[in-house]
Amino acid sequence: MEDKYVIGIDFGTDSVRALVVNAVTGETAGTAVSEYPRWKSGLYCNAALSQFRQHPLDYTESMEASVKAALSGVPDKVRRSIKGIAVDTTGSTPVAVDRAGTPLALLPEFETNPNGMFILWKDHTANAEAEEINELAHRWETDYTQFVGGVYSSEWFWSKILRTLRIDERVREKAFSWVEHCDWISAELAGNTDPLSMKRSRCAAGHKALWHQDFDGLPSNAFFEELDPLLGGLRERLFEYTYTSDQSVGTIAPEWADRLGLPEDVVIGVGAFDAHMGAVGALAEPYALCKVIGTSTCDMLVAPNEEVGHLLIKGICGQVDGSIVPGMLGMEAGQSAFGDVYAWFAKLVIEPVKSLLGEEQAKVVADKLITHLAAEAALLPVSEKDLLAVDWLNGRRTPDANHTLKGALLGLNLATNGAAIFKALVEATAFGSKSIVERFKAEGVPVHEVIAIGGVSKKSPFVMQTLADVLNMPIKVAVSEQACALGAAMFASVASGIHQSLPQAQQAMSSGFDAVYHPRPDIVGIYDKLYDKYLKAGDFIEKEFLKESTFPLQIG
Ligand SMILES: Nc1ncnc2c1ncn2[C@@H]1O[C@H](COP(=O)(O)OP(=O)(O)O)[C@@H](O)[C@H]1O
Ligand SMILES: O=C(CO)[C@@H](O)[C@@H](O)COP(=O)(O)O
Repeated sequence: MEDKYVIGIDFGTDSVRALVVNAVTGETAGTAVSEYPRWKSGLYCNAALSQFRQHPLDYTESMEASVKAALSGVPDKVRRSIKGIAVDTTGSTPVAVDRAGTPLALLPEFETNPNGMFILWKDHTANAEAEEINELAHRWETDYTQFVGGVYSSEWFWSKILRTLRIDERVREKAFSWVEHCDWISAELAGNTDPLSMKRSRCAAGHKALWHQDFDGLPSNAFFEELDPLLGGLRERLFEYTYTSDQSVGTIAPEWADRLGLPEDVVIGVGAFDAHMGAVGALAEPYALCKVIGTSTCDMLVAPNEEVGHLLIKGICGQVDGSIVPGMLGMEAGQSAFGDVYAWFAKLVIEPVKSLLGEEQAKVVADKLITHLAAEAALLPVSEKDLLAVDWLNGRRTPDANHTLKGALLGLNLATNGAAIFKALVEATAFGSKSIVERFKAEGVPVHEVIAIGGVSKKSPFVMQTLADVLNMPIKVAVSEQACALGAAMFASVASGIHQSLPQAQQAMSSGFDAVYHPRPDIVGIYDKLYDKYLKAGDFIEKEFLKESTFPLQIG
């Protein structure tokens, strides 16, 4: 087959990565990363309020920069052979748009208003609204949370919309509809952002917006009106149909072909969430748990509909037909903070250094700190009397979403040093992972193997070994540094007709696996005991320690 190329674009929390791939051989022709400038300087965010917003210009500018940089070294012949683009993004990361589908922050009167920007997945300002949605859904004639694990989260679409409409009159007046990041970028690239006709991702809609075939789409207008009259009528301005990512949204808009220096017949695929496309890029087979391990984790599982489609799996972030692999049931779980737990501890150490010695000296320490702590922690013996941590520093995503929960450290004494704390934090993140595996199994979904992708799986052998020991399962790490972008590229190759099916694209383009971490038999038993203590500590936090708190809890 003549060489044909595609581009996968992966919008992460901090940056966007572009990957130019030969769709016939899987070879990478070019790649580049670009950070979001406004986000990097902390604009529009307030961690103490758990408010995390991203400006649409951060996305478009960084996408342009990363695609151009990825293409900068490739021969002209390759550039002319690019046939398709697909994007993945974080989610639920919705934005209010006007009638034309323009995110409000792109209008002059909203350009600095955080409520007119994308509300990033990890924004937890809508805890109270999530609680209201749960309360109503559970007593409504149809429990609309049944396909999202029985708990609606403040990280998701409707919580964020309801909260924003309540607190911002100007957004309320101007917002015609709401769009997920993965849908908006794809629509923007294809030049049709009309909210009523743009193609919406099955993945985003099913996992975060309560869309399901059995509901004839989104929950009823009556449900939303009962929740709050402010939501009345919005359903009609959203969507009824959804699309899997093997479909196309259209051909690249001339403006974007020109901006990116691409042929005018490039096909744009339907977008999806990063972790979902990551599982595709990592070649996750049915019943392989694919853990995307970075700031947070997303734990993805694919299974044939006919085998598990009848189950209602409690406490996960959804089960959606076709959300990962078209034609299969896609399931998502995850942890709200994973690498972010280590980043928190590193920051705790660095901040005083910065204040006392200045930015430059602090950077020298910061660059080496996590690796140093991991090396020290790896030398410590593992015992069931060790310091214990609970990883809910950013709440708990699964099992059973609850973003008001807090983390903990138990067992400090005067000998406790930084390495011991770091070790306990790493173990806590691994225990959080184990509780997800245990939940899948308890709900009748077997987990046959574990695959890891994402920054932490590449950066930290210590974390990965601990995870293998705690899970008592081998973990395979995918070769690709950019499995999410690679998954997007695979979808682009199907949407643009280079490959006839996703499995065909995966076979041609997969990068395979390199490291495998095997559990150490002498440690596994100790971790079983520590895991029991972790469950008890979590129970105490949830049932006793936070019992008296009124809702919503103060974050920070
Ligand atoms: N050496 C390391 N060991 C463990 N975790 C690390 C290390 N270096 C960075 N991290 C963590 O990796 C996370 C970022 O993961 P990455 O996959 O690169 O980004 P993203 O989640 O935005 O896609 C951060 O939370 C950081 O704390
Ligand atoms: O929640 C999802 C997908 O459902 C992710 O987009 C979200 O965790 C973001 O993850 P990363 O920043 O890529 O670690």
